[in-house]
Amino acid sequence: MTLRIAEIFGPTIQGEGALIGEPTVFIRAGGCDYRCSWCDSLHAVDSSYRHDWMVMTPEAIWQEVRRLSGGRPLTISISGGNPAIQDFAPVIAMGKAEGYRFACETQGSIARPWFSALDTLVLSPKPPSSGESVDWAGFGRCLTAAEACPNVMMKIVIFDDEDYLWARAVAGKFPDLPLYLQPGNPEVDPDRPVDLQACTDRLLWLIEKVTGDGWFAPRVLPQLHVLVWGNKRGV
Ligand SMILES: C[S@@+](CC[C@H](N)C(=O)[O-])C[C@H]1O[C@@H](n2cnc3c(N)ncnc32)[C@H](O)[C@@H]1O
Ligand SMILES: Nc1nc2[nH]cc(C(=O)O)c2c(=O)[nH]1
Ligand code: SF4
Ligand SMILES: [Mg+2]
Repeated sequence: MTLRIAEIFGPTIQGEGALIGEPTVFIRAGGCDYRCSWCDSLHAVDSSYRHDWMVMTPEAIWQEVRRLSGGRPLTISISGGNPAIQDFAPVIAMGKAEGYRFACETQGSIARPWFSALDTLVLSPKPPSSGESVDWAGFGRCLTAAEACPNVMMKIVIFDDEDYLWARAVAGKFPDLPLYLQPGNPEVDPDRPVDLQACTDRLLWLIEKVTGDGWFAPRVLPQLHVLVWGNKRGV
């Protein structure tokens, strides 16, 4: 059995959401069933990058994670693309046997039995600005598949007022899921520097929306890795 992998990198710090700041190795799966207008990881989505993806066995993936982490257990984030297209159960089993912890980032369109083996599942349903629309039945199947996962949460990217109102409505549907909001980054070209002032301006805009509304359910966070490294790949 083999998997399509766009990149494996780290250790770096988790830049987003509940595990922000945590030393992490990323496994980025190749392939996605969505194509968000603002995707910052098109090199793992667009088929024009397919020839750069690696075809790896679970053993080879695991050897690379072990090499990068020096064999010291840490958190592995399985992201993509949509990692739920593929079967990561063998990789998770190998890592857990050595004391590693696993998180996964997915949009919540495809459910997998291996969600139950994760320590953390981040479901990131896509707001209107993405150009995608959410299949809530599929999202519900992801929640069911993750029943044995101790930390399931939502992370929603916000670009504009419409996204913000959408996120509030979604939060109302899932009041028991911890919610993280992050401002959308419109500058995703890895070869161009990001405008840090613009990043903090977008963060401030989102903070003021939430506090101004007296909406105290979500946590608002920046993409820490973007503040530090811009859109550089592999960090
Ligand atoms: C690249 S995606 C990969 C995992 C999965 N396909 C998903 O979307 O959840 C990882 C996270 O980055 C977020 N993201 C992607 N492009 C972004 C952008 N331009 N600005 C802010 N967050 C972005 C996604 O919404 C998701 O939460
Ligand atoms: N440092 C860092 N943190 C991240 N959090 C989510 C990422 C992703 O692209 O899935 C990501 C990433 O690519 N790098
Ligand atoms: S679902 Fe995730 S990886 Fe796929 S296009 Fe959207 S942001 Fe990119
Ligand atoms: Mg990213």
